[in-house]
Amino acid sequence: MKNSFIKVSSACPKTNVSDIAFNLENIKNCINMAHEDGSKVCVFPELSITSYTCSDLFLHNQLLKASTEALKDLCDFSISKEMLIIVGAPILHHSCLYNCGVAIYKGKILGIVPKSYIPNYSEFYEKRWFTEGFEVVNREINLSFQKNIPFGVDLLFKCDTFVFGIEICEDLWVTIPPSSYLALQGANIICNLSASNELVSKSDYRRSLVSNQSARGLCSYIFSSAGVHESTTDLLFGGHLLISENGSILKENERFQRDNEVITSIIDVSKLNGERIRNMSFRDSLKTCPYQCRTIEFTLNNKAITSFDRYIAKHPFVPNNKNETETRCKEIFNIQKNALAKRLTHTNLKKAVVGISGGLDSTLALLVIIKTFDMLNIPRENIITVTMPGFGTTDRTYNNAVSLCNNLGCDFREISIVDACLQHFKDIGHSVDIHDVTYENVQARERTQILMDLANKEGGILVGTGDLSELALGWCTFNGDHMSMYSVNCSIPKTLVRFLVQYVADYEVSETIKTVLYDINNTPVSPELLPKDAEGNISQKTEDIVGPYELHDFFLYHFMKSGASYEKILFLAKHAFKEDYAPDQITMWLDKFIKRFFNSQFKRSTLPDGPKVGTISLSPRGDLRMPSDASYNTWQ
Ligand SMILES: Nc1ncnc2c1ncn2[C@@H]1O[C@H](COP(=O)(O)OP(=O)(O)OC[C@H]2O[C@@H]([n+]3cccc(C(=O)O)c3)[C@H](O)[C@@H]2O)[C@@H](O)[C@H]1O
Ligand SMILES: Nc1ncnc2c1ncn2[C@@H]1O[C@H](COP(=O)(O)OP(=O)(O)OP(=O)(O)O)[C@@H](O)[C@H]1O
Ligand SMILES: NC(=O)CC[C@H](N)C(=O)O
Repeated sequence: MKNSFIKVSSACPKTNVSDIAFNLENIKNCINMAHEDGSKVCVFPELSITSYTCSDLFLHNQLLKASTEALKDLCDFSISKEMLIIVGAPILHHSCLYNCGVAIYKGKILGIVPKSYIPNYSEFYEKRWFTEGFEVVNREINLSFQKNIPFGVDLLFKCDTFVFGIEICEDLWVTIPPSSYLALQGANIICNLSASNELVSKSDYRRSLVSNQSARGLCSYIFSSAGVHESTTDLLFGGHLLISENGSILKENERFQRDNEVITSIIDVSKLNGERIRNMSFRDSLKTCPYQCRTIEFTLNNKAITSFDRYIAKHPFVPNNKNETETRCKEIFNIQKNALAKRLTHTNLKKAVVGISGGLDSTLALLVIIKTFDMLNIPRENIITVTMPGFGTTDRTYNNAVSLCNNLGCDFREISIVDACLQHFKDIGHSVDIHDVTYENVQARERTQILMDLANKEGGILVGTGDLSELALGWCTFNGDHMSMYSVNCSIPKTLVRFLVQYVADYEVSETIKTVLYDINNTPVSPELLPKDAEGNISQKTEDIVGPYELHDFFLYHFMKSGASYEKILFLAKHAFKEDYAPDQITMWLDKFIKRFFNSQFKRSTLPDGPKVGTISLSPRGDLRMPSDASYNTWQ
């Protein structure tokens, strides 16, 4: 795990305009705060050594000299800290003054990066003092206490798998921020030293810039802006601090703090690197970089993080913000129903056939079909719902199936598979008393045959019900429920199926249907292929056999999203589910997941069409091209 996570900080120290001793003291205080929190990187605002609002005082050698001395002091201070410190200071080079980010590590300046774009419009008039740095590459600079310091916009600071890049405030506001080139050349953590003033709603814009740049760069973005103690001659600065990763804001402060402030977050760099490997466009755009970066290597002792306080969602497929529920559910149903609608209109079919078991998947499929038919103004009687009791069908699921189909106004039919299966056992010479996989699959295949043939007879399309979790685990019968003419749930994992059914029950249906949907949600997940127990209840509970779906969905998400290693998935799962499962249980189910995932690829290779809904899909045409003969040995 050592190479995966790093704790980083963004700080806003108190400042006294042009009072370098005061500023240095507060910068040191912030470094101590970040250090105590276990942070390995601390980013400070633009020109934090002098303060941003010094104006023409920047032209005074006395200020510049004191600033250089402060950098030396900070270098000495940094010797005892296992931390990369990035502060802002004015730097004089060949009679030009640059507005710079200075990277300090263990007593030395690793490199100095000038601001590329100097804002000189509206409230900004920085060109009066500073030279733009975008053409500064391949240079070195001498300071009184250290010679040959790498200087330029072409610097990457690399330690292990963590690669840092620096840009300064306005650089993020331009059409092509220099951090784009830094990211393309390997920087996975961008540090922005900023002095961005507050105007009504400007913080929203700033937040979206930061989050957007972290998404485009497939990187983390640490943003630190100057605070309320800057000069208020014309402007107020709010000390906005943000830490973002691949489009999400991980941490943000309350602006307008009057004291020293540090925010800290854990960055998952292997996830970012994983995203990059699979993003072809990211790799292709490397060719657009106008210069080649220099890499400055250093060694940061990033011992395992002792307090892992990053939030890891247990159910990554389900929205964790209640306010998002409605929008998310509507969006998902829109994707599903419009996908099915296209297939219906293209085939000019006005009927659908679906097998209804009283289980979750077929319920969701039916809800999608209903929404589709309603949208296309096709009467619901054209939806042929079929319940097909077999050896394991319980009264509970049967009654729910009947009630659901009738109350939703569909054409409802009941076709028992018992006689057909008994005949089939005779035909293939299988004893009805041997409850093995043949016994189970005969039933699933009999049902599929009925549905397929009925679809032909009625001139309809057989809508498949299988969900993403079942596909991941191969928990379906090959050429049985695995096959259909169009599959609407193929990209919906089980945790989300449950959530969607719950949403419809809560908000969209009458009391009678609500009661049925709630009961379906509370029924143990089961294929009901084995005979009922003595009391007539479900004997074959899927989650007892394959493991909890919430764990499998968690494993699937991390395995597919960024190619997380076995060790990392285990680490994350043990953290997220520490109050729910014993560590050994999690390991056992992960082993099972990996084995089943690899062994069932052949089922996914022959998958019917169906829409991708979330970021994860297992379609053999799109998201997952994997050999059906691959060994899982490397993933144990
Ligand atoms: N790599 C490969 N390439 C080509 N073929 C391969 C293969 N690996 C196995 N096979 C063949 O495929 C067979 C295994 O596949 P399959 O015939 O499907 O059978 P199998 O996966 O063993 O059984 C299906 C399982 O899914 C469960 N199920 C069924 C229906 C619905 C649900 C549900 O809850 O939704 C669950 C059912 O309880 C049963 O345990 C092997 O016997 C072998 O012949
Ligand atoms: N008794 C049944 N009557 C009609 N169709 C059935 C029956 N049992 C299974 N099927 C069909 O086979 C599909 C696969 O069965 P499975 O048990 O996996 O799904 P489910 O019961 O809808 O959902 P869950 O897996 O969440 O219990 C069902 O969605 C349904 O279309
Ligand atoms: N200091 C800067 O470069 C600030 C410029 C930036 N456009 C802003 O408005 O916040």
